Amino acid sequence: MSTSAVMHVEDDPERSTKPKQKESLETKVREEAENRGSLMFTSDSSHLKSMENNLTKERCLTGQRSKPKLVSAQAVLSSRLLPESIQEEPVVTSENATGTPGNMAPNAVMDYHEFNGGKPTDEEREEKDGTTTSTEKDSLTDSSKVSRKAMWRAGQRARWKGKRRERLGGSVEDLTQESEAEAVQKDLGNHEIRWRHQQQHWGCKESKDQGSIEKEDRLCNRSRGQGTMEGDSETKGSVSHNILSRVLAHSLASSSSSSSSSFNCSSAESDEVFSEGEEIIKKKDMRRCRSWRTFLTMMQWSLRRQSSWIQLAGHQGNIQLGEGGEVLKRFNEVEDSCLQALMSDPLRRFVPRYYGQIRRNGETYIRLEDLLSGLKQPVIMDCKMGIRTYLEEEIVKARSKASLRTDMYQKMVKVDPTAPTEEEHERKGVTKLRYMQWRDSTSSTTTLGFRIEGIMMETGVVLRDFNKTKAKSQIIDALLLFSNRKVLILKAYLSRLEELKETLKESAFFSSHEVIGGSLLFVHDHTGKANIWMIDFGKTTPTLEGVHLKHDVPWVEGNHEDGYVIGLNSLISLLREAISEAAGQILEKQNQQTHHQETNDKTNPPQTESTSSDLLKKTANTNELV
Ligand SMILES: Nc1ncnc2c1ncn2[C@@H]1O[C@H](COP(=O)(O)OP(=O)(O)OP(=O)(O)O)[C@@H](O)[C@H]1O
Ligand SMILES: O=P(O)(O)O[C@@H]1[C@H](O)[C@H](O)[C@@H](OP(=O)(O)O)[C@H](OP(=O)(O)O)[C@H]1O
Repeated sequence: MSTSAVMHVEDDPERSTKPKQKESLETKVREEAENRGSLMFTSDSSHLKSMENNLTKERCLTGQRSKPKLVSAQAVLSSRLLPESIQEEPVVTSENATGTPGNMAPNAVMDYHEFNGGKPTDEEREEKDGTTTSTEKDSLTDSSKVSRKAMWRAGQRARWKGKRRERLGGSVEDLTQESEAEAVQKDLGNHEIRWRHQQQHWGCKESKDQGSIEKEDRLCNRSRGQGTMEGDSETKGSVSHNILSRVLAHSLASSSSSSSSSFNCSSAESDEVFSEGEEIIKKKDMRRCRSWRTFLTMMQWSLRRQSSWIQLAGHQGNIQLGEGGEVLKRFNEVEDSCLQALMSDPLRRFVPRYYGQIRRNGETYIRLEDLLSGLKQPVIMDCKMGIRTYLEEEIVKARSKASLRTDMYQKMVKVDPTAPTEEEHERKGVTKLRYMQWRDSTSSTTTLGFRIEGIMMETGVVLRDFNKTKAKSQIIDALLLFSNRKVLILKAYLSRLEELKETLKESAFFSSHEVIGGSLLFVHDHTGKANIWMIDFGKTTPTLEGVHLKHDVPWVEGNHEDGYVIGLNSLISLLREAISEAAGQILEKQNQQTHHQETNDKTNPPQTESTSSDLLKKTANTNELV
């Protein structure tokens, strides 16, 4: 690394406040992680409540936005993963069927009582009254348990079938034979896209995990034949397949108990889904599906993907994860044409793949590659690039027709009650331009040419309170926190940014576009995958014919310069600073260890045999730190 390129943060006057800021940021993360930990490991019945709590907590944590623009990963999960069929078909596991109703979804308990004429069962009564000891309970004959279970299940099945018949106006048999096949086909199609792009994504640096996904991909291809991406365009209710829906419901239960549990497709686990009372149905289902274990794996994988997907920044509801694993962003003509142009530009390698448009529920969306695909518990950071975030046209518009925004006034007051002028306080409103300029100047946008919009940590904790993160020292701390001080991750980011800088020089698109409000999305995970992508071209506009922008010079009204490269240079320098700081700490720790070792050696002279193991220990410690 060239030391001349390293920025000296010591020169930064705000650096002196660093320990305090760092402490508060890290404490926030720790506290939130603890809170989440306890919420995420709850039983199924409290799952939804936990989701709500998480959202509320997240709002409390960020607390700066009057109009929350984002949703948490948990919110995405809760809103997307409760299709009708799951709510209607409570999963019956060997556990909840043998008298642990607390583990069942509330509607499942209700159904159970309905079936029994609203009366609690013997087991429940016993448990409630505490009249039966566990030994007595154990002595209940197996046959009575089985028959009760079987009766309950039979009742459940009859009810489900009835409901389906009602809804579809057709026979249950038709539904199970036709829709099931259709749903399986669709579901396989959706997963195929994910796997295909995941491979392009991470190239040859495939982990062990990737290997198993590829295996599933092959399995998937074999059972589906050749799929097209268009195949899933209007896919709805792929969980209508009764096996998949049960599997999905089971997955929900397990994912609520452990968000990070890695799926193990063992028969023992699978058998939990189909307990012995369902043996006949199980055989029938297995015949139809050939290998439902493959589906189970796929659904688990899909759930894990969905639960870790997040829209970190931007307008809430603008972006969602498509059922085929792609990202759907609300259509914007400017962005759409940029993406089309970028697909044949050298910058293509830095931009999510563009799959055209899709209509869904009467709205048009842009289909994009999901940049989080293939990442395990991704860590994400969104940096908005450029020395300004408003277009020159917005200035012109503000001059001619300036409307007041109360929402922006409120956001402003929340961050700094003294920021609005007296007049603005009186009107309780500010113009959009005024707000955007204030946002740019209170953050690092104006001075450094970029700002951090949000960070999601590996734990799922989301930090969006970067409104006043302006000093280099604050940004370095954020980078260290984000990368968990892992030098390898920071170095990977640095080299990707350097590559981007070179590619920008060759890009015809870049020189002929004013890139405003675009972000760099940093993504990595604990398996060592790391990447940076250019996203958000909603305010990226072409220059007038023949006008080429420099991107690294100051902006004056009329020159249309965006300062994108100024931001890139700052990021590169700050990353270098972060690397030195993280590496310095490793060295310091190693020195301390050596010193400690030497002191130990003096008091207890080392034996020759122990040297190699000591060395190994040292290496292990070093690796841990890196
Ligand atoms: N292709 C993608 N893959 C994965 N996540 C994405 C992708 N595109 C966007 N996101 C997520 O959505 C967030 C917002 O994206 P984007 O900036 O495009 O939205 P926006 O609503 O246009 O933002 P803004 O309000 O700043 O204009 C990102 O921070 C990222 O978390
Ligand atoms: O990040 P903040 O502080 O919440 O402020 C928003 C941010 O500046 C967005 O870039 C902007 O959207 P555009 O870039 O699309 O203009 C949005 O304007 P909007 O509310 O008019 O959408 C602002 O509210």
